Amino acid sequence: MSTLAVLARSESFSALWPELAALARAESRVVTAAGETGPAAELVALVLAVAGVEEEAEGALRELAAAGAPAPLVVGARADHRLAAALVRAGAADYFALPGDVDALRAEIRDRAARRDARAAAGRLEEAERRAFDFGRIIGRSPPLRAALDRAARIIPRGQATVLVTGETGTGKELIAQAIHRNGPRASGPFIELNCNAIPPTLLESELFGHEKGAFTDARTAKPGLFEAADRGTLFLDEIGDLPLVLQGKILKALEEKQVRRVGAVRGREVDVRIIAATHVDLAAAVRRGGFREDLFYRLSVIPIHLPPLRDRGDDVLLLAEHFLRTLAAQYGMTAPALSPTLRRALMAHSWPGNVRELRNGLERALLLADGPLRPEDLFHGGDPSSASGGHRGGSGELPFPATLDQIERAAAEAMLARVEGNKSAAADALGISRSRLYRLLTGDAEGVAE
Ligand SMILES: Nc1ncnc2c1ncn2[C@@H]1O[C@H](COP(=O)(O)OP(=O)(O)OP(=O)(O)O)[C@@H](O)[C@H]1O
Repeated sequence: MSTLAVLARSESFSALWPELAALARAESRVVTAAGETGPAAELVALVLAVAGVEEEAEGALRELAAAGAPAPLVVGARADHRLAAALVRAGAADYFALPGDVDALRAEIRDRAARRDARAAAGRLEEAERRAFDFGRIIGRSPPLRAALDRAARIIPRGQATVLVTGETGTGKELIAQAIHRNGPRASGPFIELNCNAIPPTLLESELFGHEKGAFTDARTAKPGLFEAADRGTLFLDEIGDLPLVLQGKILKALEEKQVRRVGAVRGREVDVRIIAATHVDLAAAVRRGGFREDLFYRLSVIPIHLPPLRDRGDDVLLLAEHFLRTLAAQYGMTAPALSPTLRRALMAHSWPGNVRELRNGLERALLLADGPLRPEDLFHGGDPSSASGGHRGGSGELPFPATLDQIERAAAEAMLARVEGNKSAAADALGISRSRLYRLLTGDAEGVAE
């Protein structure tokens, strides 16, 4: 809100009110010397409407300057350069004596209004670009996805709130965590990610909380943990359901006390971190089984966001497919192929157990392997274990259910080999594995399969 401060009202200034008021915008308040004063930081012009209030004006200007407020214009009736100099010294941006300076005052008011509008427009544009950039990367307009994004948008400004993102694998849990971070008050801080099941439980504590030199045999130097690294930013804990119980307690303590203690340290260190946790398992069920602490579950799930599986997002699958084909084709310097009606039907019918990741990877493979228009079989039978497992709705499914990983991998290898007409080098390349691993997969020699 902008404010016009008037040290006394006078009819002789009435002609200028509309312009001053326009400068201060519709919500401006006119305050008098005797009455209340508006928020100092937003004062636009100080009007000395009667003689004898100059000293009061100087005092007000000094107060404004001391409060770090932008310098206001001062308008009065005395054409006196000494008064003007005194007011500017006290903190006025300029002094205009009416009626002589009326044109100059009008020009100044117009300039200021134009500058302010340009600033506001630039700010709006920047804001819009920032939002478009981050949320724009999340493709889809189906109601269940929109509901998740609306919820995320509401909690974005609340930079302290803990968020729990749930959803099947590949539904975009990390993507939404990044969007929450980038659009929120912590955007200038770090976004640190930890996949809780990617690190052996014995190393997790030191990874999260750090350690002091000599805390254990290998601790030759002190090392800060990820909590400290994420200070003033966001710590994204993926697969939080896999966190050992003892560490769950330590995370809860860190959240409550806003402090972490490195392994081997005597004292805690303050940290200011927003936790976004993600899981594809039903944490409430894990709590009931005793595998997850109830208190941490409640603490994390203050604001739960559920990302729907891709099969429940209707046409989003087509929007996503078009988006990925465009971006992947650009990446490989190719022309993006159009989606044929047959392929569209197949995309809509598939059950997408690997969700958006499966779609993206399938399209990438199909784009690289297809030598003409994309066909459903390029997408679904190209060696992706999740699609080879009979994920196509209504598909016959050559594998038993449930299949072992070995069976799935072997089926994927066979499908790829058939696709490339028995060329083992091409099949191994397309699968991203060595020829020897392909042989082992095909002969079922599981022993040496891991490389
Ligand atoms: N709505 C979407 N729009 C565009 N890209 C998406 C969308 N959802 C997911 N993706 C992309 O799909 C891939 C998988 O997403 P992400 O890693 O965020 O999923 P996740 O749920 O965290 O997976 P996991 O549970 O396996 O860790 C990423 O490449 C991501 O950019």
